[in-house]
Amino acid sequence: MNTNIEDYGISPIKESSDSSAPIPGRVTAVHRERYEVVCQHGEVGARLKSGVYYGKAENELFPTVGDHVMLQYSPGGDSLIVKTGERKSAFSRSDYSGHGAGYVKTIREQMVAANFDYVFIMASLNNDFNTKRVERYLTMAWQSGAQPVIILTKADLSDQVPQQVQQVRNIAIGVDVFAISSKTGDGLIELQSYLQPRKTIVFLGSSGVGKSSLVNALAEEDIMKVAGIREDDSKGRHTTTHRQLTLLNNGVMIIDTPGMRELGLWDADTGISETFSDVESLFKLCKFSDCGHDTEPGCGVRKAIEQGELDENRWRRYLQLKKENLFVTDKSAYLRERKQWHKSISKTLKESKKQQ
Ligand SMILES: Nc1nc2c(ncn2[C@@H]2O[C@H](COP(=O)(O)OP(=O)(O)OP(=O)(O)O)[C@@H](O)[C@H]2O)c(=O)[nH]1
Ligand SMILES: [Zn+2]
Repeated sequence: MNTNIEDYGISPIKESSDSSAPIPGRVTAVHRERYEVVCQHGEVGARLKSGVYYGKAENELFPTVGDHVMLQYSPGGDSLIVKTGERKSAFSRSDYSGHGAGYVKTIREQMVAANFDYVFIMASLNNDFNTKRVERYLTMAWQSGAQPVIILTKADLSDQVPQQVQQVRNIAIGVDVFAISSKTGDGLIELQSYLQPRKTIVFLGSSGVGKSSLVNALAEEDIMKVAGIREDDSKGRHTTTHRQLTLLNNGVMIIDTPGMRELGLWDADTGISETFSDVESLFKLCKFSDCGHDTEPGCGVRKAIEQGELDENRWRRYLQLKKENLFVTDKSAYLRERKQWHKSISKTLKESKKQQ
């Protein structure tokens, strides 16, 4: 198979006479310790080279879907990933942890997505419509390093589309907001400016919001499985089964990984600050630097609310997001998962050593 790796945003390197020299690739799927990587030989199976990724003080970051990697190609079996490239954007805690290298190492296995240009924030215009959730996603998107775009789905199910769009525009200054219907095709044409070859898009939105339907509508082919009738929309349901990084016929790449759905609000403080810069700028006006913005005298926030300069609801949402963020930063569930993951890695390593 001859793959045009440049379609995947991979820069080719000079032909080397040494056939074992590492070649560039991009991760298209991650399954626990196995990876699928597209490279000049097509899509190949790969593992991490253990001397590089495990057991040393200065380990490479574990690759995630969308990552650029260097690969020791092996025609007969799994190739070996020897290097993770730098990320221009990522949904992964390690990039923003701000902790020492030792700490980064312990959390780097959080696999989500990397190197995307746009975050399509998806929210449905049906009775599920909720600007608070959009705000939360916006916060995460800003923090990823990529550009957010808001897509309001299922416009055919709402008779208040203009009002809803306006509501979202009010909380998403400087971000494009589109209302679309994958069913009728309405609004899809307006997304064209974001659907350019070699651009990578990642979706952020709850289950059932219409991600797969949109991708299928854009691709004009069924490349993703659309959920049938479902009994409940309980969290964590995952009905999409398909590749994790897909190159569409129009040259756009789509990343959709299970991890994207489980993404919490880790370290979202920076993102919250960007989304709520108007709110946080009021803190400077408070009389006391440790103002709780509650009953303290001379509070800039209370004053702005009284004078109608700050919407009380926006203030409440800010507090709520801060609270949720504190909660997820507590990450105890994450730490439990990490332990398990380490166990499975060391088991795999032991087994592979035995076989050698
Ligand atoms: N009326 C209407 N229904 C839609 C539209 N887009 C999607 N749906 C329906 O919404 C349901 C969920 O759509 P999916 O595309 O599977 O949603 P998803 O976000 O990919 O869902 P997960 O794979 O569970 O994350 C399906 O029953 C779709 O037919 C739309 O524009 N209008
Ligand atoms: Zn105050």
